[in-house]
Amino acid sequence: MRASLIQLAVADDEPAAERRARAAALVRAQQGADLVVLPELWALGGFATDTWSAGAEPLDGPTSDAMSAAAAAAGVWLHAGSIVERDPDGPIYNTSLVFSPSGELVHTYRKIHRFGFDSGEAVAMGAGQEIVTAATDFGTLGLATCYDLRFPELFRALLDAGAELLVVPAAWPARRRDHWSLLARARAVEEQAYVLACNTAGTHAGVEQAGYSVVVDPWGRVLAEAGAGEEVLTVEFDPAEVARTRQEFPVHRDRLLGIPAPVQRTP
Ligand SMILES: O=C(O)CCC(=O)C(=O)O
Repeated sequence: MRASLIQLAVADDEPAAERRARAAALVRAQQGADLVVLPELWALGGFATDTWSAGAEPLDGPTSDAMSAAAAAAGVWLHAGSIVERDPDGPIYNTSLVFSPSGELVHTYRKIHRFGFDSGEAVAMGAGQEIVTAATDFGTLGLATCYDLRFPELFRALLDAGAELLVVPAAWPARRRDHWSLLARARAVEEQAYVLACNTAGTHAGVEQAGYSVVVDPWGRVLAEAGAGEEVLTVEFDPAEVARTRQEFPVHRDRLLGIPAPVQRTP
């Protein structure tokens, strides 16, 4: 299969509508790919918290419309990264959108782990409550977003739900680029799954983004890695490698499903 990760640059001086049109054109240009991936919150900016309330949109809003049309025009599965979702009955969410090659919105995932500790997303957004996998022609996608990458238990739950390709859109800052690259490989090795991690480039809201989107195979080998700037990272690989790796090196068979309780020792 062929996957294209669109490592979009997000800058404060580009209006969301223009970036939406630019992203849609880049998706259309990926005709021939099986899967196209965009980063997290690319329309408004993952750190542009001041814009989120006014720019939040419903699941059938402008980003969704543009991405649906682009997926259908290119005939690709599209993980369109995430939007600031306006839920009419609740808070805003960081919600990922997956479109089928006919342009239908088939899956959504609300980011579970919100970044920012006592500020930013952690305060402004609601937390997702559901593990989401998406069955496609080439295997089952497991959905996670940015900061989620730091929580291995989420990825273990995705494994148990059948995930074979872990797709992680992000707005990961340059300051912690080493963590990004290390954790993407760690999740691939742990779950014996492909990791397709699509980051943002550029600087917005004063936060320089790392770029360095990466595709890792189930053995932990980096198949392709982007640089720091905007680029489309295209890679071909065999999804059947997941089953082969799990069969040849069946480490999951040795999981202790009931971890023994810690022993309390008195000195
Ligand atoms: O965990 C990190 O270092 C970055 C996370 C982040 O930027 C996010 O989730 O938006």
